[in-house]
Amino acid sequence: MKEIRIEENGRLGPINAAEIPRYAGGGTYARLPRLDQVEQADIKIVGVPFDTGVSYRPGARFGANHVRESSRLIRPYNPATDTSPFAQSQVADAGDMAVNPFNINEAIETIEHNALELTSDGSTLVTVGGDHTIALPLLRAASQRAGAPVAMLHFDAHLDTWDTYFGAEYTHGTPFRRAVEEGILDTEAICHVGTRGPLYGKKDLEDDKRFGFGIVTSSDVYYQGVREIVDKLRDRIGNRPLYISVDIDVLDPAHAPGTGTPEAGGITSRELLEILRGLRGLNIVGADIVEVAPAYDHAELTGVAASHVTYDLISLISDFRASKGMNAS
Ligand SMILES: N=C(N)NCCCC(=O)O
Ligand SMILES: [Zn+2]
Ligand SMILES: [Zn+2]
Repeated sequence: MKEIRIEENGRLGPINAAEIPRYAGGGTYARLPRLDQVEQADIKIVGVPFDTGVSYRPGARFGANHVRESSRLIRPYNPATDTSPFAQSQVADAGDMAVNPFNINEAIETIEHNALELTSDGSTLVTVGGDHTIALPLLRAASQRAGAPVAMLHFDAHLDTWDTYFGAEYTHGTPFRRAVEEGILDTEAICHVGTRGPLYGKKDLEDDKRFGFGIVTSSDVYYQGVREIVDKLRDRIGNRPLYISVDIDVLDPAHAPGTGTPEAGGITSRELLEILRGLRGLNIVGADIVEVAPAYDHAELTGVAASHVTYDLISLISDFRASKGMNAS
């Protein structure tokens, strides 16, 4: 059947929900066009179906399509930022990367290569799905594109700066130690947000601090509140090129049960969205939303949360690109 889409400012937007019911048809993210349906895209959404790096429950390989399926209700105007991100920038769904599930090293290379290829036209990449292992190749690509180590805000219950698991260097618990070792992070401007839960030992925190990470715990968000946290994060990041990595387990399991390593006492989806909105104007060069494992989800709770986090990230990126004249006209 023919697709009927919203078109604004010459940009091809979502399938029009007033013409074709939003529950009909196969789903791209927010019913946006596929990359091959547009001439160019300023912002690309890409899925990474990969979960070979997990230490507990598997299933994040199915995350991207779950987020897409849970994004059918996303509307084109974002009142929280007073922007229409899909009219401001051409946003398109680039489909999924084809990654080897049996060879982590090869998968990491494929992801880095694909991320570089997708951004070769100056577009910004937002990655959905996969386990946290994939942040390493995505950061490699982001820092290569930025031409410098990048700042990072890492939303997660976990530090993910552990050394190895069963002798393996590349896992979902170790990407940010590897990234520091590789010199692709600007260690003056890296911070975890939402951290909580038991650790293996105090050394985990000592190592993490030595690498340069700041920590805003889940309890800090509760006691200090969103505004104070946002001010601190903005001070730390300044106008450096910033990568944002969102592990959906940063949310309390009540808000996001569909994940592989859940920890009690997390932040709410409202807090996460409000912190993200507070980052408006920062120079976001890439973002990922990882660790969505639909087998443990209920009523699309996790999928909806992840799809809205993705929407607010797109809104921030679109707004920044528009303010700098970076979008193709
Ligand atoms: N969910 C992520 N990314 N990491 C969790 C690793 C926790 C552990 O295995 O001890
Ligand atoms: Zn985590
Ligand atoms: Zn993580």
